[in-house]
Amino acid sequence: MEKRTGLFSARVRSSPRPVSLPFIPTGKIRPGGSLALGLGVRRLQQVEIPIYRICPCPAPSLVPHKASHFPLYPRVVSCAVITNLFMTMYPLGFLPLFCTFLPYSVAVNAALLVPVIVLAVWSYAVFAPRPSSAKDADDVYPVHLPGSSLAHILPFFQRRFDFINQGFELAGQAIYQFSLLRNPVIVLSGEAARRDFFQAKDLDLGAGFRFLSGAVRSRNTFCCRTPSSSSRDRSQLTLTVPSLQIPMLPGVTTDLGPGRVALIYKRLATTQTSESLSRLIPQILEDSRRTINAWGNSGILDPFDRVPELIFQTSVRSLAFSELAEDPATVKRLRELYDTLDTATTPATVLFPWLPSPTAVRKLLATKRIYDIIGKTLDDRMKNGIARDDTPQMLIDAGDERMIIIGFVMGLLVAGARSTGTTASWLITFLSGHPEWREKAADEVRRLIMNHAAQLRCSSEPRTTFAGSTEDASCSAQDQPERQSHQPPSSAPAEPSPASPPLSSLTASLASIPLSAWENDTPVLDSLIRETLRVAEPHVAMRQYLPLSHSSEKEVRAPHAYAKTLYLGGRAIPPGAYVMYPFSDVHLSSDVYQNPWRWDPGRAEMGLKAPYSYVGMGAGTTICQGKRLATLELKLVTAQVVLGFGELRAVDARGLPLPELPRPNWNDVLTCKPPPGSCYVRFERTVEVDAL
Ligand code: HEM
Repeated sequence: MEKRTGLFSARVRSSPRPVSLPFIPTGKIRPGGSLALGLGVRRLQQVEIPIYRICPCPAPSLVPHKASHFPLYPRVVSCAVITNLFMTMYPLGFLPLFCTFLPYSVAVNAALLVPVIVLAVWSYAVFAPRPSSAKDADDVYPVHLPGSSLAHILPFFQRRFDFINQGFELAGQAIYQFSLLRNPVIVLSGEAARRDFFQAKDLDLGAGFRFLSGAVRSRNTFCCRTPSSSSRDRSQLTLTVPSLQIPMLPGVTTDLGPGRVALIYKRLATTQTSESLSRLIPQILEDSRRTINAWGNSGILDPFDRVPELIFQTSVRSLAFSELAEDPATVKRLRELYDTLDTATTPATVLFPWLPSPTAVRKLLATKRIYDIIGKTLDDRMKNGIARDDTPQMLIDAGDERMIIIGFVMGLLVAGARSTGTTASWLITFLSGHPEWREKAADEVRRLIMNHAAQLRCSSEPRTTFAGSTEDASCSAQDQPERQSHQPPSSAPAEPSPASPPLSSLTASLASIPLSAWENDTPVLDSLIRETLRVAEPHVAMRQYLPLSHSSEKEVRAPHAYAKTLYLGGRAIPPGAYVMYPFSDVHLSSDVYQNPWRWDPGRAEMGLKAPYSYVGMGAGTTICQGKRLATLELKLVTAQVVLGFGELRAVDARGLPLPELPRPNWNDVLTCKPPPGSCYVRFERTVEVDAL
């Protein structure tokens, strides 16, 4: 009989055969199965643990773990033991056991004592400050932050920006280290360390995020080593989302191996070919028009809620099934579920992923629901056999497996929507406090329309255009047959009124601008995006140093003993250590940018030649894989806002103009939002609302 411990189970992987547990004659550990109830510490030690990979997290098998991944090993075993002791085994395990050879009262005391002792030993092992070694004493290794690792956990996850900066002050050095559950985490700063960090090859982004992300943001990336990495690299590929990892469900998200992740990256590249992006332009604009229409002609909105909502819609359009994008209720539901994943990521869920706390359960349920929505949409489409003109169809036509298609949509949606939404929120907020830049951007888009909106120029009926001139507009369909045919049915432009053309007319004008112009002829929009990312992208790049090549068998068996020490900024990084580079070190440095908190897209320093002085879309060996799509989305939405709104003003909760814009909150690593209620945007349309 195989016993199940449900959520409290420790999972055993990689074993080719079941293992019998003598204490429960019928109990077994099966590969991918559960650790049986009643498993004792002594017995656990007797099992050939080293040949198995016991993974403490409820969703472990996403990552092809390596037996050589030793720093995790003691923690993993102790987690499994504690979990069983407290959650399942005790008193079912020890009490009956002790009763067999001790009087009942002694057995009760003994049964109570054992878990207390184990907990004490475990706490010491996990939380005790690392004794500084002889190595640390010389100045090659980064200096340790004082204090127990226990004291670092909450500030690291809850106020990361402050924690990192205070660390620099406490350490008095540009590079320091602290411990998270006895894992060394090294924080870098300075030009040399930055250059070394971005150029290093053995720093694994996926592994770093798996451990260090969490209440963070992710910056929002869906990351893993690129397919071009070495074979060892590829075995470590992970579907993780910087700042947000999608919980893994056995049989659902667990089986994405390196090959599949590499394929997802390949498909993401195809999604961003010029042809695919040109097809998306009118669709993104139309979705954006529909969402903006719902705001009304004038009012006050929360840019940190409504703008991400808009971007979520356009991200679903760009990356997911068109059936979903055309169903507002499902888009709303998906967004709520992804938000649940964010809020359900706490220090506890990151550090003790095996603990089935209510938030961990909520996170799992949200993942399952997202999976169900996406899986059902895919299955329905396959059943109906009706092809649609969207991104998943490209994967279906290529014959990709179900898991790849679902992984693509689930992972990239969160990667795309979160970071693009955060950037767009701040961009609109900055424009609402800087009318001069709003006007410059509007002028630039008007010029593009003037140059490219052929459909308006060849009309026989004169009308007011967004380029500010009177032109005619009757031959758009003939001029742009291909692009028009890709527009969703609801996007047919409404009849414009000469004085105040509806938003659909603006959308049609913008849709006539070719991709090449959006990408190469928008210096103002480019500088707005770049400056917004500089000031309001609270990303901390995270990696784990996993040395790649081991030649001899000895080295393969004990890579940490033989691996070369890596030097970053002149400091030694031991194999297995985690390394972080906060973007604030360069983006908010007053040595690099004068008055760095000031949002100024015209700043001369933007042309700086210092190495990696701007890393908003990644740098060196890790560049954002969704950069082209994200930038296009941002430009299209910004164009619609700067031409569609005559007034855009930052106000307080009472609707009064704000004397000063709030500062992006870098401690909020996911959204960078200012304090709730501190900033709204009052808007008024220049164009009337279309009939929906
Ligand atoms: C404004 C929006 C975005 C910003 C600011 C952004 C920023 C970044 C940054 C800074 C990195 C590097 C992370 C690091 O070095 O630690 C990154 C990586 C990545 N981003 Fe983005 N991103 C955005 C949108 C997107 C979108 C829309 C997608 C996909 C549809 C995407 C997919 C990825 C992936 C897959 C990686 C990992 C690259 C690798 O493994 O080498 N990103 N992104």
